[in-house]
Amino acid sequence: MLLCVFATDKECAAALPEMHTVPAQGQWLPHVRANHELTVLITGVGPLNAAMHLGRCLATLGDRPAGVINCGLAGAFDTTSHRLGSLCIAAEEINPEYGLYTPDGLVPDGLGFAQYEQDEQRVFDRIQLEPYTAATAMGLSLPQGWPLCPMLSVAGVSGTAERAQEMQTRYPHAMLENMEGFALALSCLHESIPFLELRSVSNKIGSREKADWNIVAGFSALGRAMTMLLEA
Ligand SMILES: O=C(O)c1cccc(C(=O)CC[C@H]2O[C@@H](n3cnc4c(=O)[nH]cnc43)[C@H](O)[C@@H]2O)c1
Repeated sequence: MLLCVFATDKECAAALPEMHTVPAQGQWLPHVRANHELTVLITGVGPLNAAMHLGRCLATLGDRPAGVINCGLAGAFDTTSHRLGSLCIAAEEINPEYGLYTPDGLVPDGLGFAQYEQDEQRVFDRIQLEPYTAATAMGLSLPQGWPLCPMLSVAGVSGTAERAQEMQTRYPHAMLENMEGFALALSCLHESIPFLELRSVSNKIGSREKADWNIVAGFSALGRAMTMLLEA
């Protein structure tokens, strides 16, 4: 069984339009798509909802999932290289709000408490993901042409050009911003469950201009993504 996690019912309905009933927030339902047994969970928006409801779901389900797939919208710093309606696979999840604020800025390991610690691996604000390995463990193969992108996960969305610029300066290699990915990736790391995150670009980060948003294209891309992933 694969656990498909969405923040909102709209993302779920766009990705799996054949589902007759979409779960309510904090709920999950079984579903079958192209011989893949799925459990579909809606967490609600943001990292706290994501971690809490994934944790509840994993603790309650009888079956341990072969993997967790997170599918949702995201903002892009550069909508020329990552166009509205395009798809990205998360290669890294970054939690830019974790650590100790000092006169020199935020220091991720400034408190000394890792968010995850096992053998040599200590996670403060970054998780390196292994999407190809995760897909294989889930019996899936990732289509060619989906770019691998480092992503920021925030509780407070970058809503101004200044905030977007600040994030780009702090994390120049980050390409997309979302709200749930890091929390879900961290939960899966703690439980040793393969994790795969697919995001479609719905907007330019930091802009509230209508021209910099295309939610409809973002939703359509989620539908294409699930078809390519589950029916390949
Ligand atoms: O359904 C709608 O019409 C609608 C209108 C505006 C926004 C939404 C969302 O679902 C967006 C929140 C959701 O998507 C991720 N997201 C998208 N863009 C960004 C961003 O620029 N920065 C951070 N997160 C973003 C996020 O993961 C939320 O879960 C729907």
